[in-house]
Amino acid sequence: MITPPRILSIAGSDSSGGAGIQADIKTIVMLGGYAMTAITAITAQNTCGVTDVVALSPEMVAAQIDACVSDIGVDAVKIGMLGSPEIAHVVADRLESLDVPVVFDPVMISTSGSVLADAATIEAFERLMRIATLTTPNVPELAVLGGDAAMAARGVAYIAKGGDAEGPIVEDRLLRPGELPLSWTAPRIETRHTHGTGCTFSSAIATFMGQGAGLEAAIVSARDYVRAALLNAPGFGAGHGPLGHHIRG
Ligand SMILES: Nc1ncnc2c1ncn2[C@@H]1O[C@H](COP(=O)(O)OP(=O)(O)OP(=O)(O)O)[C@@H](O)[C@H]1O
Ligand SMILES: Cc1ncc(CO)c(N)n1
Repeated sequence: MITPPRILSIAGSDSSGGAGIQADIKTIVMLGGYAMTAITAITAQNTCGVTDVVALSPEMVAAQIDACVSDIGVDAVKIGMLGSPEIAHVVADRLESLDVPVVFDPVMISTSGSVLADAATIEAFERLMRIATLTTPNVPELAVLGGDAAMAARGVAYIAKGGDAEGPIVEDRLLRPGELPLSWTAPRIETRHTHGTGCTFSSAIATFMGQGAGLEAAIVSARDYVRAALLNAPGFGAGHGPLGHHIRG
């Protein structure tokens, strides 16, 4: 048996199973990783929207991270919804002393349009972007973070995801300090079932990096997985339905 990479997802729970912690666990396991979680917030949501959110205490989030790190160990981390500025800071405190790849999905708004991070939480993203190996904003998140100029000024590596842009081609752009930009394009899959693409993408990158892949190779493999999962979507729900993570190899 090959020992699976130990992947810690620090994110919110999505009751409908399409995004958040649930998407992360499905992705990590399907890609051969061992999934662990530190839940930051519980959301009641489905394909149409988020109806309630409860953030956990920062102490509880820290305790979950400590429990995983001190016993099982961690090969890579994915960060998703944080729930409060205090949680964002406690996560940054913990990750500062952990020397593994960290993929940070700066979740702000769900696919269905509900707010998942307030202004104070977004301010606290600054520390996490500096700790992260890669930050993965979508189009509106990149705009809130100040666009390409502000990201370059921070000196952080990020991939600007193009799922929310218009047009028949989807482009993801990788920008790193001191390196030439890279971009990947693919024909857009015409579907409304895109709930959790960002969560799936970031946890897939973390899993591949936890297995030892370099950043670019991890991105290529993660894009392939998201694409296959989009094509395999079961079509559930009246709104933006989940992906089909259960792809048979
Ligand atoms: N319709 C689509 N066809 C092909 N690829 C897509 C499509 N939508 C998203 N992707 C890919 O999925 C990945 C995630 O990007 P996206 O911009 O959807 O993230 P996101 O907006 O954060 O997702 P979400 O908020 O729905 O979880 C990227 O690699 C992007 O290229
Ligand atoms: C819990 C959670 N995290 C992230 C997203 C982003 O899609 C979501 N909808 N729900």
